[in-house]
Amino acid sequence: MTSSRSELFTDKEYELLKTEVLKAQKFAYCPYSNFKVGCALLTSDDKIFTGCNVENAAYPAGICAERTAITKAVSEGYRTFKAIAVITDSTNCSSPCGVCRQFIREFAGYNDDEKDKEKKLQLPVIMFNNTADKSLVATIDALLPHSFGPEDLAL
Ligand SMILES: O=c1ccn([C@H]2C[C@H](O)[C@@H](CO)O2)c(=O)[nH]1
Ligand SMILES: [Zn+2]
Repeated sequence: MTSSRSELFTDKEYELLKTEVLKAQKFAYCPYSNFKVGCALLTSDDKIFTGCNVENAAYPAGICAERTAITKAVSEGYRTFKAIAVITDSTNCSSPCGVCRQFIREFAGYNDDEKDKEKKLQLPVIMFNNTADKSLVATIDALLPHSFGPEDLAL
């Protein structure tokens, strides 16, 4: 775990993701938890997809911001990513829940044009605190070590 800057993305990308998570968080629909979460996903070809948590009166039907953003991207044909950023209402830099870690991991394997083993599962997850003046960065491999993925199915 490192703080804010990383060799995995540029300062410009970091600033862009920060702006986008703050915008996305405003759309959070969370009348039950009152815990607003925003997510921004930077694709390999520099497109941004955002998401927020969307809760439901039937509580377990709600979805996290991370899965909203990833589902938006994948459903529009984007599967390879440079970075994912999350902001919550916590003064800590909260990290994605277990379900979201697994969901992120699915799309953090080899990029279609990237066969470099070193880069496998190195997708950076940027975790901002509520004011976005602090962040932690960890790769998905660090957040979900020894993970299960599509390769295990050996299809
Ligand atoms: O990383 C996280 C953690 C929590 N939540 C949402 C789920 C629920 O709507 C609310 C409280 O857990 O925050 C996210 O969207 N992402
Ligand atoms: Zn989650």
